[in-house]
Amino acid sequence: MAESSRSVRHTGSSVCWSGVKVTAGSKKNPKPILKGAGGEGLSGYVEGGKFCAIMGPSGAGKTTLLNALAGRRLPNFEGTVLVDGKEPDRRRIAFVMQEDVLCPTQTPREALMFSAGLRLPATVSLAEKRKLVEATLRELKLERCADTLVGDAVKRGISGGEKKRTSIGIELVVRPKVLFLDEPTSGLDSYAAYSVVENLRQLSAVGCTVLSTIHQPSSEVFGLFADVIFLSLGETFYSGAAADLPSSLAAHGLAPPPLSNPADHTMFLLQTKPVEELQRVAAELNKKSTAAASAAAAVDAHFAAAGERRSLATSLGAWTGSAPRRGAGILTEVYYLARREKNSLLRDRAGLVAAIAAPCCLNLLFAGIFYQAGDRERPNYQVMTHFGAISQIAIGGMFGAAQPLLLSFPLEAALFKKEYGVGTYTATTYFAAKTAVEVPKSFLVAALTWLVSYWLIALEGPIILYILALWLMGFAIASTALLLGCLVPNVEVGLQVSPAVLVPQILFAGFFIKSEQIPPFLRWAQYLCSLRYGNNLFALIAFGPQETDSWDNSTRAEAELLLELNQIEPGDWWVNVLVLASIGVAFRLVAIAALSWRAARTA
Ligand SMILES: Nc1ncnc2c1ncn2[C@@H]1O[C@H](COP(=O)(O)OP(=O)(O)OP(=O)(O)O)[C@@H](O)[C@H]1O
Repeated sequence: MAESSRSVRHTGSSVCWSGVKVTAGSKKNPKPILKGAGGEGLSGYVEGGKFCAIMGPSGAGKTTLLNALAGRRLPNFEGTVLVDGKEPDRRRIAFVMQEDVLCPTQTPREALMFSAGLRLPATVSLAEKRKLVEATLRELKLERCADTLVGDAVKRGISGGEKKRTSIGIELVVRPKVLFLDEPTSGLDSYAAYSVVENLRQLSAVGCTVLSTIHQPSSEVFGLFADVIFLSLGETFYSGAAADLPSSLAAHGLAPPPLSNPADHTMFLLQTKPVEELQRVAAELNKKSTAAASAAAAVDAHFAAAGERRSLATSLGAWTGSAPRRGAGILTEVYYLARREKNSLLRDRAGLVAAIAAPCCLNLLFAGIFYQAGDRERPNYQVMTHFGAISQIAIGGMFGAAQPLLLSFPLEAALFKKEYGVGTYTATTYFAAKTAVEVPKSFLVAALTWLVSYWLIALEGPIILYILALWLMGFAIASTALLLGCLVPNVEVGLQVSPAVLVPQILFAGFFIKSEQIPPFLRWAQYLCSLRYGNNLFALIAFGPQETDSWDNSTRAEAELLLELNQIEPGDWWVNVLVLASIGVAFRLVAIAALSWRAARTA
């Protein structure tokens, strides 16, 4: 059988859990979130290929249980979770978060192909990956919007239901054995919610076990669940077949009124009946439930087979800590990421126009203010004004290179965290792809900067040298901005701290104070300031010794004095190049380490 068709019709895995307890708060003041009856933890069992909904009032612990079963990071976890009677393998488990974290400039087809291309093993051919993507688009009824951009709050794209189905498709395309979803219907209208849940039911029918938290399902939606688990205050109230819920409640005098929605009725009971009564009924219901018994049997069998005498309070750390293995090689990761980065750049028309228009307009303004400032034949020519013109362009170039990148990572942080967390790529390949797109873009910006200003200011010296110097300085500044972007928690903090990083660059560049006048305990900071070295290079191109020096003696003397005052050694142009290249590479490497560390802590 072909790999793709074999993968489409796969067998779901059973999921069982026993003694699951989650506690938040401090050791002194613990706050039990999942505790189970009598503090023994939660137990349950979902048969392979079943669709199980987890319900309960707000704060009952639904998301916490889902996270515990899916092996996601939790404050303090105890218990055992087995998939097919074995320790879970993260590669065969998928998790769809409540919020749709998608790339706004990708289409659903591209988003699914990105996931398949990077997460499926290299042994699955490209043609088979494409087949899987098309099959998943069909399964989720996404064909009609497959080539429409996802969009965001600014630029509208596909609908909320389509976004949710795209999020599901991204996970489903890697053909997991178990699919966990947190509130997949939240924010959707009743029909969109029904169609998402109907898709999930169909998935379970072809063999993918589905466990999902659900808020307020309509009667139609409730009818699609095979099993339901109702939680109340961190304990299981009911766990069993959805169809048996009304009769089970009726056996305890809590029958739903005729034609009412059993889910609404149960939720009402859980929020209105006294806790003691609910606990008594739950104890009776759970006695009859086969789920806990099946879970205990499966867990016993697992430990017996492994020849281990472990208690049920086994930490999940062994598998929550292990990162899922990546499917693709480094080059494939860089290729997919760079292609997405390039598309994001080109498809965000407003951003692209701003990226080109802003440096053109700004530098035209500078060139207007410093019009012909470099023309030594002018009667009012002054070396300081000439120097001021090129320094101003350096300062503008610094802000232009830093600002977009300073915001880029905090804006993409959620997408990075989600994709990194499931092993789609590494921080290194993410940065390599960003660099591959940023470097030609910043060359274009550097070229435009000088093309609009060089002749208006009447500069001398090869324009290509000015462009290359600005490009190199932009690379170093961009690395500083990327590092800062990786360290700040969000865009607001990034904007707040950016002056603290950019303004000192102006001070250390020597415009207002010479470096020897700066107290020694702060002087080292100049070596981290790219603006200083970029501006040194501009000054050397403008005022350094020329092969055919047509300068008159007094202007030449003034230029030499300016270089001396700014401690720019004419023969040391290579030092400036080296420092800029080193800042560019070193800061980017530190940014990769910072990003990997942060992502590993929160994945
Ligand atoms: N890390 C945490 N630290 C402290 N309390 C937490 C933590 N995580 C969850 N809680 C608390 O545990 C309880 C259960 O949270 P959980 O998110 O699982 O509830 P839920 O049933 O999914 O609720 P909702 O339907 O409102 O999303 C809540 O009272 C919540 O405030």
